[in-house]
Parts: sequence; C-alpha cells; structure tokens
Amino acid sequence: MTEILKTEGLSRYFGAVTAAEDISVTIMAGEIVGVIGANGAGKTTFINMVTGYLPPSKGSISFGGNPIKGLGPRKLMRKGLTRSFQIPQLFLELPVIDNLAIALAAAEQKQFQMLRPVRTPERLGSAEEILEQMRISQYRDEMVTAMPQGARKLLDIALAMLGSPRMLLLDEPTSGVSLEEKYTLMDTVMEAVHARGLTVLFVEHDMEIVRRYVTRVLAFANGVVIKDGPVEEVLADTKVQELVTGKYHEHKNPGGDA
Ligand SMILES: Nc1ncnc2c1ncn2[C@@H]1O[C@H](COP(=O)(O)OP(=O)(O)OP(=O)(O)O)[C@@H](O)[C@H]1O
Repeated sequence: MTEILKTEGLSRYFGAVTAAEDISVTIMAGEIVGVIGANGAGKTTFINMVTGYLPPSKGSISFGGNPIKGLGPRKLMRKGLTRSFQIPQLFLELPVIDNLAIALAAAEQKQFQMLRPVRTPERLGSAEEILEQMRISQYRDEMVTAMPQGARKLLDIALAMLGSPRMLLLDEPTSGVSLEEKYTLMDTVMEAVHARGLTVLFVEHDMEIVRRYVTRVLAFANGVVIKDGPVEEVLADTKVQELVTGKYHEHKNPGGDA
C-alpha cells in the first residue's frame, strides 16, 4: 500500500484552548479509517485542518507525497481530497440536480460565473451517475427541502465524490439519521467508495457503525490521538473506554441514536 495522507505534529490553538496537539498520522491508500472521540475532542478541528478549512498553528500535512499546508478547500478538491459536513452544506431551495451541477461548475472554474448556465450535458451526466450510485435518483428534480435527512446526507457525500477524488473525509455521515436508515446509508456510501477505490477517513459516534465499516481507528481525547490501531484493539483499550466510548453514550447517544 502507498501512503496517501500524512500529518506531522499538526496542532491548532484557539487562544488558550488546545483544540488539536501534535497529531502525527499516516493513512495508506485504500484504508477506511474511523475517527472517534467525545464532544470537543478535536475531531472536526483535525478534519478542518486537513481539508484546508482551518489553518494549523503548527505542523505539516502532505497528500500523495506533496505538502498541502496552506492550500484552500478548492485547490485540495482539485488534487483529489474532498469532504462532507456534519450538517450538509446544500442549497435547500434548489433542485438536487442543480446542487450537483453548481458544485461541478465551481470545481471546474477558477472563478465561479453566476450568469453561465450550470446544466451542461457533461455535468448532468456526471450528476446523474452519482445520484444513481448513491441511490437518490428519485430526488433528481426535487428541492433539497423535500428530501429526508438520510437522503440529504447522501447528497452531501455525493457532492464530495464529484470530480473523482482519491480521498474522502466524512464528518459524522450518520448524525441526525434514524437508526434504521444508518446502515442502508453506510452500505450505499461504502459500495460507492469501493467502486471508486477511495480512501476514507470518517468521524463517527456510533460504535456499531465503526465496528462494521472501518478497519482502523484513531481515538481522540482532549485534542490528542490517544490510540491508533485496528478497530477491535482500539475499542478494547481501557483509556479509550474511559475517555471516549463511555462519554459518547452519555452525551451523544442518550437514546442509543444520535
Ligand atoms: N472556532 C473555534 N474557536 C474557539 N474554540 C474552538 C473553535 N473550534 C473548536 N474549538 C474548541 O476546540 C476543541 C475541539 O473542538 P472540535 O469541534 O474539533 O471537537 P469535536 O471532537 O469535533 O467535537 P464534536 O464531537 O462535538 O463535533 C473544543 O474545545 C472546542 O470548543
């Protein structure tokens, strides 16, 4: 396997708050890695730094062997590193197909030109292909507001898959999705991930989802990676149980579903 993402000493401070400290991880191409940690552990801060949404205070990041620190999200997207969000970032009052066409237009153009038509045959073709792969073709011409939460999440992930990325960072893909829908959603996402040969790193609060879909886990606590290893080994670790998994169930999963 070849290395795809490497961070060394990655840190981020907000005044006196240490959101992330000295994060050094190497992800190999094709790995499916889960990121776990209690609320405020630094998971989103880490993802934001890697995807160019937040400048690190210290440390380095390389993607495909090249340094990427300082590059913004659009440049990183063109290099093949994309993400989805905890709360889907969608144009709610536009049809689903236009959300995809606009994302494609924005990715293609150096400067987004509002007055050019976004529905070109090529973009519609790519958009329809990904809608089918994510099993949400039935919403093609619906406004995003007409979609249930699970379908919105799939659309947000579909947006991240446009333009043939190599690596996908997903921030809580199953949050806000009902227990019954979670597995269908993840099965669909993972099928697309495998079909496209993507590397995935995803933040997840549901340990059953983590067990089922990832092979390796990074456990965060207080801005630090306290354990990195095979899923069962990390979940069996006493420190992880003390600082991570116990807290989840109290804060995030009071009814077993967050
Ligand atoms: N913009 C900011 N300004 C100040 N502090 C911040 C900012 N963003 C994050 N923090 C702090 O950094 C720490 C890590 O936050 P982060 O959002 O990365 O945690 P998280 O693990 O993603 O949590 P959650 O599971 O709740 O999403 C927290 O203490 C948080 O309050």
